Amino acid sequence: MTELLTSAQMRQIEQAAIDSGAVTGLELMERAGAGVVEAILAEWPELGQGAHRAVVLCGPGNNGGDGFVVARLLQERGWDVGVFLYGDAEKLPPDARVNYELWRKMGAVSSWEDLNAEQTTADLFIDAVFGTGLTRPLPEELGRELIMTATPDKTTTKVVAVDMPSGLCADSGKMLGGGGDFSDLVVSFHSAKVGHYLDRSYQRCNSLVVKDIGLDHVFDESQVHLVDQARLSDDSFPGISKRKFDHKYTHGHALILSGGFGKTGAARLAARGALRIGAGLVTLGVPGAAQMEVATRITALMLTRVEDASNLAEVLEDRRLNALCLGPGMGVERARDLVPVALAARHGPRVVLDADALTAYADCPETLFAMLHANCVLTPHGGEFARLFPDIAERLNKEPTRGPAYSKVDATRDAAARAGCVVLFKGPDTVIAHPSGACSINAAVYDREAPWLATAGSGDVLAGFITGLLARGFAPKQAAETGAWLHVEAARSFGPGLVAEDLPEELPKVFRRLGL
Ligand SMILES: NC(=O)C1=CN([C@@H]2O[C@H](COP(=O)(O)OP(=O)(O)OC[C@H]3O[C@@H](n4cnc5c(N)ncnc54)[C@H](OP(=O)(O)O)[C@@H]3O)[C@@H](O)[C@H]2O)[C@@H](O)CC1
Ligand SMILES: Nc1ncnc2c1ncn2[C@@H]1O[C@H](COP(=O)(O)OP(=O)(O)O)[C@@H](O)[C@H]1O
Ligand SMILES: [K+]
Repeated sequence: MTELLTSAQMRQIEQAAIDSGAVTGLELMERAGAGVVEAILAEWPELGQGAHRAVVLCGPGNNGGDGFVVARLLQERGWDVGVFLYGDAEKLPPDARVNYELWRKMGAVSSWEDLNAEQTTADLFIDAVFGTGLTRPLPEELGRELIMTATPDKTTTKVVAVDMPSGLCADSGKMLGGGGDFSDLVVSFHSAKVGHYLDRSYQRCNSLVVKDIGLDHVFDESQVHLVDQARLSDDSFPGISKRKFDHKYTHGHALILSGGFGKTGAARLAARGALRIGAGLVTLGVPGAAQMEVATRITALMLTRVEDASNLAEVLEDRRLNALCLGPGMGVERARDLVPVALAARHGPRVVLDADALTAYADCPETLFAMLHANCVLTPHGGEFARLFPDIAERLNKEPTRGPAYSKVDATRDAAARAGCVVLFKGPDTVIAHPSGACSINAAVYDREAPWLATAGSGDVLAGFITGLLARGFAPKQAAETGAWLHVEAARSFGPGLVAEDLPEELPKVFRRLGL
């Protein structure tokens, strides 16, 4: 299982290790610097041969200290290394100061004022200006210099950020002022930071490597999980496999409510997703006018007529319908009619609300929140999120003036607490939060990019995946995490050219690869 840490959590873990006498700050800094060099040579083996030129920009704190270690280790390998310091050497914190002095025995430290494009021509450019300690926006001229120096000829210079690209907040991934323009590689320590997976971080960095520096920590619920295969293998998660003695009702019966004539595609996509992910039975609830349209286009799915609220109430007398999906292609009027009935169903089916089922309450989100219960999952994209939680979205989108900045994790946690149910906030950095504050990120970034998911209807399939898993007995947060993870896996497995219809059809391949 992978946990993502905030800078405060990281500092606490580091301090506890130092206080226990297990390690010194200086040892950690040495391991961090060595880890950076190791990661560089693993990423670009050609840099392991012969001598090259590196420029290291060091900042006024311990991130700068790591930079001095990297400079020393590269020079020991025969490299030509230029070092620049932002700030006053006299004021460096103790461990950084020791490494500054060690470097001074080997080479010069140029002042920041001497930075210019010519001096920074190099094979490798190391950004060790700020890491987890950045708490306020970079001074403007510093941001500009970083951008200038970090954008030498990309074809020849590799840019490596130590811990964080300077200027990005480690908790939110947001820019605090200007900053390094782009990093080919970010090398962090012990655990990735939450900010590595949010907002600007992954837009500005190609790859992320986390190096072990010999620290330990115990997971607590305030930490954010990265959804990965290990997470889904956790004992608390139901398996995706079907046991040989199960029958279809063991895997639940999902009801997907569709829109009217000409608007049934989205619900059909969701239904196909629910079926492929293993719901025992999936029924589409369709108004009379759209019945023919749907009937000619489905196989293995069932069809029932749901004209209006009273119809739905009758259909929901069937207690075997244990998971419902409302929203995709539904139209806001039909959503306003049907959502209250779905949420009030006496046998307590689990409910996914997406798309129009969320937009329908843009004018009165409180009405929706009053009806929601703990067995619901909301799956907004950015626009839908802003309609339901305008104040939270505004806070999230505001340019931060200090760190740690309000993040997508904070926003999704606040939204889940307000709604009283699980909220899955979509994007390449999909955040899933439970009202208790438990939170995870399903990331489609770095080596898990899935840009072909940006296609109409892919969100409808995700809603169907989650509904199918709810039908199979997954708890809401587990269903959201598992569905979102499989969604990205299916997209990556299919590859370029993906359209929404391909996602459910790709699941069997993903399942085979998982050894189901
Ligand atoms: N934790 C660990 O286990 C390990 C941590 N390690 C390394 O330490 C890094 C964290 O070090 P850190 O805490 O010293 O913070 P860092 O990022 O160097 O910046 C702080 C300095 O910047 C200054 N400053 C801040 N904002 C500013 C601004 N806008 N404009 C100008 N100045 C600004 C701030 O000044 P102050 O706010 O005090 O005035 C302070 O001087 C971490 O990322 C990792 O690389 C590893 O060595 C090994 C293990
Ligand atoms: N660039 C991207 N990388 C990874 N995932 C993406 C990207 N763009 C969109 N997605 C995912 O695709 C889905 C799109 O959902 P949504 O915006 O609701 O689309 P639609 O309403 O057309 O179905 C979400 O799960 C989102 O996380
Ligand atoms: K940095």
